[in-house]
Amino acid sequence: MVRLGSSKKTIAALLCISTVCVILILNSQLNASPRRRARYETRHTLSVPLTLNLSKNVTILRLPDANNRIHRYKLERIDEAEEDEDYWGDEEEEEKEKKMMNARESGEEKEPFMMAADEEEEDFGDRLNAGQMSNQTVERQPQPHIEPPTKSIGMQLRQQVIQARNITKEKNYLLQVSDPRYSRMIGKVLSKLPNDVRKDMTLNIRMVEARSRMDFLKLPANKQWEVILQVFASNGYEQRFPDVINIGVKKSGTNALGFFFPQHPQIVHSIGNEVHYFDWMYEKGLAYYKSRMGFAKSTQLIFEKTPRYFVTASAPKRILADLPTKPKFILCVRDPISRLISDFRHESELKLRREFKSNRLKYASRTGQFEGERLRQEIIGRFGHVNGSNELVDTSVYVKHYKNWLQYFPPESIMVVDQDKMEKDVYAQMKRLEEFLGLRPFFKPSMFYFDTAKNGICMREGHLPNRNCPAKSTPSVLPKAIIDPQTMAKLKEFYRPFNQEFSQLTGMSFSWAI
Ligand SMILES: Nc1ncnc2c1ncn2[C@@H]1O[C@H](COP(=O)(O)OS(=O)(=O)O)[C@@H](OP(=O)(O)O)[C@H]1O
Repeated sequence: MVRLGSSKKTIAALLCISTVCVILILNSQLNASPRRRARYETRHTLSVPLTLNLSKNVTILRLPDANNRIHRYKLERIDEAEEDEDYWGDEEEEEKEKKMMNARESGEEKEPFMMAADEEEEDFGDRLNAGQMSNQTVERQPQPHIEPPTKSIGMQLRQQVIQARNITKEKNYLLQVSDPRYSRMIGKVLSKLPNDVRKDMTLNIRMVEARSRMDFLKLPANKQWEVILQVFASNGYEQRFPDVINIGVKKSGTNALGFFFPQHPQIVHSIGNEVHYFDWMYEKGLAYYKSRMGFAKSTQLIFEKTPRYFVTASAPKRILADLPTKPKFILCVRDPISRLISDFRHESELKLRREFKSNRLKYASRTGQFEGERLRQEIIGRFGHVNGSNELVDTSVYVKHYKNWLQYFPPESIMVVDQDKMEKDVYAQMKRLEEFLGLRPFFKPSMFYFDTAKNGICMREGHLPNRNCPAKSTPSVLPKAIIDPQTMAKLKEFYRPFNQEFSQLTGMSFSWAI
């Protein structure tokens, strides 16, 4: 008996040791692949801290416990989208990207740092990044499909926050922090160079390359930034805190506005699509925030867009307390029920994409009714009432969040843009924005047209060659949820008083607020 007991213990101990070994081996092997770093999460508690770097989205581990019982752990990869979660690009754009990557590999590429007139600016930036990434791993390997880099959020954020604490305020954040995101940002900045800076930038980059005998993109990010900052500064450009922030609401046309409005020569977009400082990145400090702003002349205004600010209760308080400037705000709104349906689709597709990256079509068979039923289950509570605390539902209660903002900022500083009106007449809304911010007149009605292929409004005279339409924020693999009449009636009833109060407070009429 005693022998049997001790041998059981020995087996259990051996199993535990082998488990730890398996995990350590997995870790060491996977760490060899820096491009595929991702965080994994399991609903169970593992006694061994686990950081796996795997290419799979879902991994099953079978591990014994101390009593020799085998447990099945389902590990799901978490891709934390810090910034560009909303830009997925559509298939057409992916196709273009592939073509350009091939051109780069076959040496057809024209100028290494200059945008060719017939290239799409956004893609050019991504291509630079892609080139840079491939340089780090395998020399000049063709990259058939460029996926947005995955981020191991926990570790990276902690490291960045620690680094941010040591930042000297006098020196630019970009020069002090080795943040992997900055390599990506360099591509974005180089792809959108103002014309007066472009020549100078190329010259400087060529000089650096000649001096260091190295491809500029192979230099450490802070060295690249040194050159970029210096060229911008010598041409009279600087990064300042934003003058105007598009605070939301999610799924209300913020991407389209963020595409059209910065075409005005006096508006400079922040670097990248969404900054997410006052919601997700707050711990990184103001120096970080400033480093994400665009390069502007004194006659230009800096624009930032993060739709989540509107529903982040602490955001207005933080903005008021922290920013030395007094920014103005743009608030896009949309029929709350359409917004909710759109948000549901967006979130569902985001979830599917995380789980099944390349298998979009698998979901084409889902019907609108099916999605409608899924949505109903999510937003209607046990007793048949609309669940106001559900995030999808709550985001559309505009008046609640608007009142929070009014505690810190006067209504005159927030311009409300109705998506309904944007769709009918973008020009009129751009004019309103020009007046709101005191800009010189730039927009003309003839600049905008409806693109039937893209099924959206585009801009004829945009300053981006071949890129006249805003990027799709949802690929639309799933059909829009069709809500059954009973649920629709409940939603209308639920939103009616909130919509009316919002209309009263803003002094605006909305077709959905009657
Ligand atoms: N080209 C163009 N012109 C005008 N309006 C457009 C355009 N493209 C999109 N849309 C509208 O924007 C909705 C998506 O809103 P957002 O861009 O705010 O989405 S996101 O929060 O950034 O994900 C989107 O909602 P859905 O159609 O439900 O996806 C549209 O109502």
